[in-house]
Amino acid sequence: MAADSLNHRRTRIGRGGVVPVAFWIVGTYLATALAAGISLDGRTATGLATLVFVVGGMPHGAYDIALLTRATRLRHGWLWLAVAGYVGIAIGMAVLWVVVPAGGLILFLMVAAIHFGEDWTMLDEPLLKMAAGTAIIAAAAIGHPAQVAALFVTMAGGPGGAVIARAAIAVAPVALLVTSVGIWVAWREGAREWAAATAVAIVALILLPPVAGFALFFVFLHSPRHLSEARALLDDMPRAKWLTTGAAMSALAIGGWWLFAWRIEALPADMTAQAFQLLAAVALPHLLLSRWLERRLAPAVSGPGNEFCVRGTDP
Ligand SMILES: CC1=C(/C=C/C(C)=C/C=C/C(C)=C/C=O)C(C)(C)CCC1
Ligand SMILES: [Fe+2]
Repeated sequence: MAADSLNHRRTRIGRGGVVPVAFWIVGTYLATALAAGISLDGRTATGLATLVFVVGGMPHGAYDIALLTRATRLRHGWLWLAVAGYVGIAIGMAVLWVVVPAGGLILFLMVAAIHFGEDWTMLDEPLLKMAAGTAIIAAAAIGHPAQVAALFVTMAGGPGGAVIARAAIAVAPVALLVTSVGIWVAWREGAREWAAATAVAIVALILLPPVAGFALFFVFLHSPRHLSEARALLDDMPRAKWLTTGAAMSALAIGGWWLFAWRIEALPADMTAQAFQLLAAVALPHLLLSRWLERRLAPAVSGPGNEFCVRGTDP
């Protein structure tokens, strides 16, 4: 095998996503429940799935500030300014839900498509990444059009939500077709478990009620990838501090939203719709920061190996 072909493969190995065994266990459990006809979209099941995606998913953004501190040599004042910017963007997104909720929903879905696409580190083609991110939303929309439209209408505060749900259905065939190519490329590149798990997650999003399908993808596939990457970058953080940071930052975000939403009647009464709105508020600065960090650390990432080698290469 030619030397540069070997190098080529080496850069790909390690770019596969992390798939925890819990994904397969919970996936099997949900498939069994579906086959047995157990309701997964009643009030209790939806409430439980909401709790799972908020409590289980929130910690994956909890290390953003620690990563920001680590990756930069910002002096104290500038660091505080960066933190204020992060919180300011989250508050801006929360206010958007009150002022222009339909605009908030469109921005949320666009941010999600980009952000979920970033999980596909083994793909180089931006179009394949973007399609794979979009497929998560599109799969739920074609699988359960009425439920997704109802949630979107609640979040958008009006019939605009139904139009957005129809748009998601319209792009679904293309997004899913292109994603099947992405899955095939990921498989060929050696990220086989990731390819299989994302295929399962997409089928689950089509078949399962949308909130249950989303909780499976978000908590057991998307978040673990972020968490393991953050842990690798912050591997000198003591375990106790790692755990308390995760819990404290998540509690701060949930508590902050709760305080914000407390007396605002324009926000939906539905807990699941609000939980998605909270996700949007934290996802926007999370996406912007991760892009900024990536660019800042880009020279360190370009070496052979994987993205984890950025540690200790502060500019
Ligand atoms: C609202 C809603 C959906 C979209 C959820 C999105 C878009 C979540 C994005 C989360 C992000 C970006 C988290 C970042 O870490 C689904 C799945 C179509 C199901 C129906 C209701
Ligand atoms: Fe995320």
